[in-house]
Amino acid sequence: MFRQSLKRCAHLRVATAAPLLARQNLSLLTSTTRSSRPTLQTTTIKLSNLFVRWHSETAEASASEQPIEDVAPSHPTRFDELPALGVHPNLVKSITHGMGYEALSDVQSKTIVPALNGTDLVAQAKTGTGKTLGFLVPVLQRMLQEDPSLGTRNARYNARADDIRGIVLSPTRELAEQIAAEAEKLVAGTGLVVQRAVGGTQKSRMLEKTRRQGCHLLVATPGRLNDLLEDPRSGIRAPNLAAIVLDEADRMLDVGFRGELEEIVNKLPDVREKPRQTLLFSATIPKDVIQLARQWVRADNFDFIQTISQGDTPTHEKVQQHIVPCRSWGNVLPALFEVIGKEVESAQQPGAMPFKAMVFLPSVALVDLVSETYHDGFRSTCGVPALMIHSKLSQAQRSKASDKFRTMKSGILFSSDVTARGMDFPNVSHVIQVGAPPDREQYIHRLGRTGRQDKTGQGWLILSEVDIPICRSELRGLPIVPNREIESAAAELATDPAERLQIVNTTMDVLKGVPKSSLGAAYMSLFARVNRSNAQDRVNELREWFVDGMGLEGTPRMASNLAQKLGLGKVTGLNFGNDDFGSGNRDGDRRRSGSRFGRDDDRSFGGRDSHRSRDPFASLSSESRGGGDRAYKSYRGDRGDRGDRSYRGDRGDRGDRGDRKRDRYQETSF
Ligand SMILES: Nc1ncnc2c1ncn2[C@@H]1O[C@H](COP(=O)(O)OP(=O)(O)OP(=O)(O)O)[C@@H](O)[C@H]1O
Repeated sequence: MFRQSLKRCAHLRVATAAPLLARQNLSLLTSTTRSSRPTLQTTTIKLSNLFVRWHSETAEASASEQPIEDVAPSHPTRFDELPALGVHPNLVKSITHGMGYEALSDVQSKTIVPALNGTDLVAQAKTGTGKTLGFLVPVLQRMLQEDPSLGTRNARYNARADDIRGIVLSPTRELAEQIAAEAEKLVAGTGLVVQRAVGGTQKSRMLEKTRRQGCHLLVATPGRLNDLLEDPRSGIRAPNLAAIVLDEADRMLDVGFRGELEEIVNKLPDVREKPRQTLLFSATIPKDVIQLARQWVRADNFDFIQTISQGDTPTHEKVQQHIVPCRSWGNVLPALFEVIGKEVESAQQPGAMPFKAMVFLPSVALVDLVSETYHDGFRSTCGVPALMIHSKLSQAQRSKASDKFRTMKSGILFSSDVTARGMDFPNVSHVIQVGAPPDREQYIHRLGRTGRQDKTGQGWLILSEVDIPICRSELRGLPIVPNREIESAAAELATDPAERLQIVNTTMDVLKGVPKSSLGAAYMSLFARVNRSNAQDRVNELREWFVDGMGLEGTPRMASNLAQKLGLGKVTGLNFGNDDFGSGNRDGDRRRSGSRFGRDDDRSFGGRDSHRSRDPFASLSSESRGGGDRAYKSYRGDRGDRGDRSYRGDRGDRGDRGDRKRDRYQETSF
């Protein structure tokens, strides 16, 4: 009884004194709770630093404030507990009334308090578990804390384009749009203004809107942000920048974005003059990325929040994972259409989820080809509408496809990796991956488009035998179960069409009818991930697909210098010569350059000077889950909004496979 009333008193006291109290005491609360009540899943790295913080800040906190710990939990479980932590009621109202959420997810519960306190975070949590709110809430709240006048809507009239206080960076345009939409819902009752800066949209229109409305939080893709910051006439400035978030942090720190990030950082205020918080969030944080993260966070003020417990897989148990091994590449597309047909049928059973599938393909060319084949050969019998999305479409086409798929009850989205990360399409029942995924992380992110929040889902991986060894190694330990019920996966192609499976015939007939340039581009793109050990097998199986499967005279001609470039110099059976399919270089040149660790520049997020001799990252890498060391860093699919692509990346980057053997993942079951 006494304890209850003490709680009530403290509650009132904290609510009225917030946000000041919250700022002063959050370190105390987090530190105290962590040291006295360690949780199984949260990893706190810098115990010594916590100890220091605990001592200095507890000294300032009076003894009478101790009961606050009882009411302002370091791991809140309900959003209505957030005001006690100093979170503005208008922000909380948007969540509880506007979005209708009551309980915090695990990652939100564990990240919001330290992030509110200004601590830099590296946070890993499974896909679809609410990481977006996990970083948006503290970033927005800290803006309100710094300038309480922004708490009411009227403050919007004073917002300026040169007053950006927070930046969220995302690897793809669609994800940036999605994050901005979520942020707009959150700030609905406040004076905070959110703007988006994404490639493929009219820069002038964005600038006009931002000058008119102002901006506190900018959600951007790196290319467009860089462009805006380097344009002296844009008026986009961030002298008060207090936070930067890298969503899909492992992807953002990948070589493809690193140069651009460095350029951005160089145009932002010097952290020595204007300190800022950095939040890195992702469902996958491979060990090599942890090494990169050290340049981004303040070594003396960061936490690694790990919500995936040791021994757990980074995928969801509620998502069944099947693999369909196909005898050859020519069997892969018929197997895909057979899986779709069967699953559409199962979805018609009473109580089943409507069939809503995302089909990920290894290249833009294959997205085009498969989408066309589905429409010409299977759409009418399946009865399920389909859309496609990839980076070679205009932004208007991409947005249209994405918006439409979002609202579809049942449908298929044939996609490149532009939608692999972060996209929150509701009620996706199936994720079907065709061909070897670029790496373990991308497999996990693609799979994570289904089974979000409390939903269930199914994952299918359809592979040619040639790709099995690489996948077996990369997907080690994931609960993927072989499925041998797909007849077309095993069908011989060199059989009289009268004897072949109907689904194989239909696929081959339609493929034969598509423009030769599409076939040629798809053919070239399938050399993206070959290596010395499987190049010959790939050439052979593609030849079988073209000749035995489609009845064509041969495979597309390939210029010998391209074959050399692709490492195919020693294989036999290639058709050398000038491109006779008009395939061009559809997927472009994706070779990437740049140092793995970027520039050693003091301006980049604290720089090296801030690193203490005690290395808090050393223990961090042992806490990352599901990544392992990435053996295959070169990627040539359509992974995001990058410019150059090639059929092959840098083969030198294939890494140390010895390390991979040492990780804890058991053997895969396929
Ligand atoms: N506390 C909550 N209660 C209920 N739903 C929530 C909550 N937090 C977030 N959501 C919803 O859950 C869905 C997934 O959230 P979100 O997209 O942030 O996940 P994520 O962890 O970032 O996923 P990914 O790793 O794929 O990027 C969204 O529809 C979001 O609005």
